Amino acid sequence: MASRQREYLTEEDRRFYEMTAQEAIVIRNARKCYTKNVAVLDNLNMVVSRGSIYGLLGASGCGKSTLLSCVVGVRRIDSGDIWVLGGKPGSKGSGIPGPRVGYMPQEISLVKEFTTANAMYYFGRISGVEDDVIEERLAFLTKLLHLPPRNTQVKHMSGGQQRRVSFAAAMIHKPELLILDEPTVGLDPVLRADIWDHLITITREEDTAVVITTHYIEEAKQADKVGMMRCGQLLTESTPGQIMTQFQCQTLEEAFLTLSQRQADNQERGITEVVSNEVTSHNPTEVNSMTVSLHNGHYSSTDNIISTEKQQIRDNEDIGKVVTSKWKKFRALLTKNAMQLVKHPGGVAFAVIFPVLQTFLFFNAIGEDPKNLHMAVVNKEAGNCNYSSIWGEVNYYEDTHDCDFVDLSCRYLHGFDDSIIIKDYYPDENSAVEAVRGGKAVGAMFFSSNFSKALRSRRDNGRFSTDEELEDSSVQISLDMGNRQIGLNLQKRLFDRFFEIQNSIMQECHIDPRFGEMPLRFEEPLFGSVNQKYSNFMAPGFLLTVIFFLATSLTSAIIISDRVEGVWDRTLVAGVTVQQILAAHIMVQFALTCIQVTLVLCVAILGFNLPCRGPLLAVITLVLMIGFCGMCYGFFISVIVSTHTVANYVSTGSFYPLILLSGCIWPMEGMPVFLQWVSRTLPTTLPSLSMRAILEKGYSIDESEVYVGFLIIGLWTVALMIMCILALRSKTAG
Ligand SMILES: Nc1ncnc2c1ncn2[C@@H]1O[C@H](COP(=O)(O)OP(=O)(O)OP(=O)(O)O)[C@@H](O)[C@H]1O
Repeated sequence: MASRQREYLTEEDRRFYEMTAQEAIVIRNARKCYTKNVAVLDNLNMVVSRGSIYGLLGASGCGKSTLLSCVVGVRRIDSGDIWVLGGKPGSKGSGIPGPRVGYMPQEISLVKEFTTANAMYYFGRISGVEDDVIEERLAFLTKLLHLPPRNTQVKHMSGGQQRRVSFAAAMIHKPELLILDEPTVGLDPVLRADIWDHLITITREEDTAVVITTHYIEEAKQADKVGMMRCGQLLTESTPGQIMTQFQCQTLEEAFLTLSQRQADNQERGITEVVSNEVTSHNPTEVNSMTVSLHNGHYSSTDNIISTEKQQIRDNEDIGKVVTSKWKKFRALLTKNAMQLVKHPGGVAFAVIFPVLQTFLFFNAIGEDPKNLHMAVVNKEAGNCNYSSIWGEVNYYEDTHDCDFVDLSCRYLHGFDDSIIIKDYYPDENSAVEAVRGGKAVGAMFFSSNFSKALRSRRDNGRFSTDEELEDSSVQISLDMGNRQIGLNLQKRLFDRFFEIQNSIMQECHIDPRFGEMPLRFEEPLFGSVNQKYSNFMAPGFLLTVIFFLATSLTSAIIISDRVEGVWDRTLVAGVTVQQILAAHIMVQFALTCIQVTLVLCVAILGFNLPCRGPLLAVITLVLMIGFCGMCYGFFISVIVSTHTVANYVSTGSFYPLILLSGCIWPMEGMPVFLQWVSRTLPTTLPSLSMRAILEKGYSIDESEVYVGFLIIGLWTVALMIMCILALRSKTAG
């Protein structure tokens, strides 16, 4: 197949592809824009040979780091070609990203909690190096680069020390290609000289190719080839000696200045010609590389056909030298994540204590009846109803079967629980109402001077009672409904007390109590109880929302931290996939979620007797699933935003809509229809109903009311995971 494809190649193409196999890096007409039509790399051509050092020089912002990130496959060019070690970065068989390349980005790109040894082991293991080899390399690199002691944490190192550890991490696995973005910045001249000596040694002895950027232009004299960049273009590419001869300069710095000036003049005159076209290369194949035209029709099919004998030998050596096991990489990722977690004991304590504290607060603060409510009472019938002396009487006369009432207002008033309703007596209606207006009481209650008498007349006269009798026999109540919850609660207590009195009077008057029954009769509830605590009603929604958002807030910063610290890109360059990174984070965070779920459920069920009439396993599974879903939402946030501040805005901003619409504060049935539909699609609404059905109704998972909640969480989880992976891939490909 490959040979048939080769038959279609022109002679020029054949030479080009042979060159891509021979050279470490071949770049042709590369163009990259971050913003539309503003090219950071503009028609750039470059060749880096194996076993050589390539010094990439250029002013700040000219595109060096962008170019290197495209070479290692962290970014992609918009057009043109980049071939690295015989393949296009990211294509099958190129080995890039992977352990064939060692990448030191411009930023330190190390986990701050790592020690020197941790960093070496992490980058060594994800590159597939055995632990004993890592130990040997660590000893060697410590000596070469004067690394800080193995147990020093990165965050406690000086800038120069961090840079050296970062440099060592790029070399730990002896890659074939070293991409170094300003490794020597901030280092002392002796160390810089040592580093250059080492680079020269590995290029000569191990055939390693090195691309190094530096702002110390003169140190690049030691490179085999120097490329000078300006405004996204390579102005020239040749040996340092040839460049200085060509521009008749004593130093590379002078040559660079001359070239830059020349390009600026050309631009002023509207000449877009790239100076590199004028350069005579020391290597004939390079000239070819600049002139070979691109045959798109054959190009993609040749991605995998480049495999020279030399390349094959190297690949085989690699397989023997670096056995990259997926599990080993994964273990390294898990260790890193766990270490990041453990080294923040405050964070772990927060993650464990906070949900317990919240659950504890919830069950203590919500659901108990309001107490110590002051009621302004005006009793014209019996004054202050001194408890011991005045107790309303019902006198039954056997002979006439008649019943007389005395001071029933006191019987009514004495029946309240004193810890709930505190009666404050006022002389008249106005002062009682004023007390309510002034916030001293939650309601005013007024009994007329002939309350009991009027009640008796009303009983005797029935529907022929006069207006006066009706008015005097009624307890007149004015409530402060400004606090609706308290007002309604009080209203219920006043009604309950009224029915109690009515029943006791009927009993004492020998009236069949059934006459007093309301025509509306409530049987025993089919599910739950009439006196269900409000906290038990809210508990499913509350517990699911707490677990969901805790998981969200713990994960919403993770990928951002990885990206900001630069560990993300570096890990990808070592050949770890986005899915592996995500899976390792999920595993570690999920372990924490399991602890949270266990604690929260223990506090709710064992500590506060939250009833669970259905299968407990279904409740645990549901809560774990919502934690997992919350984690995925957190990861999604950390993928789509790039700063911790915005991540906080997004997670806090989604908290309130979710809790308001979840039906745990107010039943979904009370919302406008369109909001009900929104509510139903949220990840906590139907699962809350499912959980309530398990807890209160004792339903199991085969009931539709229950499994629909599981389905919703499952769908959300899958959708969020897919969106995460897609967003990560598109970001990585940017
Ligand atoms: N992610 C990005 N989004 C948008 N613009 C970017 C991004 N990264 C870099 N740039 C822009 O691209 C240009 C080249 O940046 P790059 O970091 O590649 O330059 P550099 O030559 O490495 O600079 P220095 O020597 O200062 O590190 C700069 O103008 C920079 O502002």
